[in-house]
Amino acid sequence: MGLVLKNGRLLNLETGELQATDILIAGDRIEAVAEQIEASGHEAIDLQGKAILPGFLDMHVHLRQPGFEAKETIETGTAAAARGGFTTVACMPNTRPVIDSPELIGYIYETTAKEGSCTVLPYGAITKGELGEELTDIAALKAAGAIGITDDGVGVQSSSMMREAMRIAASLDLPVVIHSEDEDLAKDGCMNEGVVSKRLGLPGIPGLAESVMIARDILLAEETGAHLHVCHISDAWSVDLVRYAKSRGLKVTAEVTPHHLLLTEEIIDRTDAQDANMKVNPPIRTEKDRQACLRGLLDGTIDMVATDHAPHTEEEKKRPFQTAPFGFVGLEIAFPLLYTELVETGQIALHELVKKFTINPANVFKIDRGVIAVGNVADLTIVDLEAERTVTVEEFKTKGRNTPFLGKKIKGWSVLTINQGRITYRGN
Ligand SMILES: NC(=O)N[C@@H](CC(=O)O)C(=O)O
Ligand SMILES: [Zn+2]
Repeated sequence: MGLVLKNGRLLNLETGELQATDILIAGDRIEAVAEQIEASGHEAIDLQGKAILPGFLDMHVHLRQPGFEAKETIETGTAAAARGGFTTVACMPNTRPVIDSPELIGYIYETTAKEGSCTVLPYGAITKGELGEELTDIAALKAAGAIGITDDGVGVQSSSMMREAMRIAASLDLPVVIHSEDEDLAKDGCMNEGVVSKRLGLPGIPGLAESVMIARDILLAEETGAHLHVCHISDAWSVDLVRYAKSRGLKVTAEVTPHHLLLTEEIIDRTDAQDANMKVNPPIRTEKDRQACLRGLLDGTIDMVATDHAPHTEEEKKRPFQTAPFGFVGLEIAFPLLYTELVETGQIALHELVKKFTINPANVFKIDRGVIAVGNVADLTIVDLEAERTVTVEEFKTKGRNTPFLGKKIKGWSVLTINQGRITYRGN
């Protein structure tokens, strides 16, 4: 017995059309896609005209396990992913211990098999303990199933170490995923360096702290032939640098978060400066930077949206602004936020936005997902494009509460998510 999804509207990623469609799922695969499929003998769900999209992929998620289970676990983080329409997430290695060995890569796969609600693809660290002192065994990480290397959370300060990591990664055809931050320029900053930080008397992180490192790593990527993937791009110069790298034909790709597409540094001005729920790294920057990120997304310079889902405990986020940890949760609201703010306002077409969550990350990271077709893995999400709902923490599956979007009314919520043929989320 299979599962038939009746009366959906399948989004055509080429034309943007929504076409009346039924889908039959058998085991972990899509068995049939047609206008009418006979439901007898199968379990059937009536989709009532809702949109059928490929399951989303998020290449930047902090699941916090092992070591920081008070913030999140693989179980709660992947449940949040499923609620957000995600069927694949890539998890960051800044855990305790840091995911810097083949054994720890194995631990992520094993724990996901037992407790996960989506596919989890782990990154391995570039340096042992993310300390920036000694390279990991990159070949062994890849052999264990790491899908890329990154020291996310911190930048690799040593240029010679990054050069060597890229040489090795290039020989292994493994993406080098960079958190671009010059620690010397970023120093003790807690928000964007600019008019607002000056007005509030808070130490700032200049956009340059990001863009100088991106410039360095583009040069190193050209020399070594490595695939460079730029995380959470936030600054106008950074977008220009990635555009330039692409124009040279380099293997350079980039992601942007919903918060860098939608917010400006004024969120810290308008709210209590002590509210660390507004604190994230890289910081939310100026309207000029926001516009540059949006333009980059629209013109293809930025390949994909990634949430940088970074849960912290309420206690940690209640600390004074300067000492509280950086990070926002994002998995459960990323798509509806951008659907509401960018698609409904006519700034991007629905199918173009959906590509940034599906086929683009799949292609960049060579993951066999992101397309609904017969024979493919049954990873999909059903989205209600009409119903408006408010962002409330009570509904969160994540342990995190740290988002600046609380109370916002948004549309485009997933109502059913299926990962490898299995229902991983069902809402209303
Ligand atoms: N983005 C954040 O503000 N925080 C991330 C680290 C990171 O992605 O750089 C975290 O691990 O908390
Ligand atoms: Zn980062």
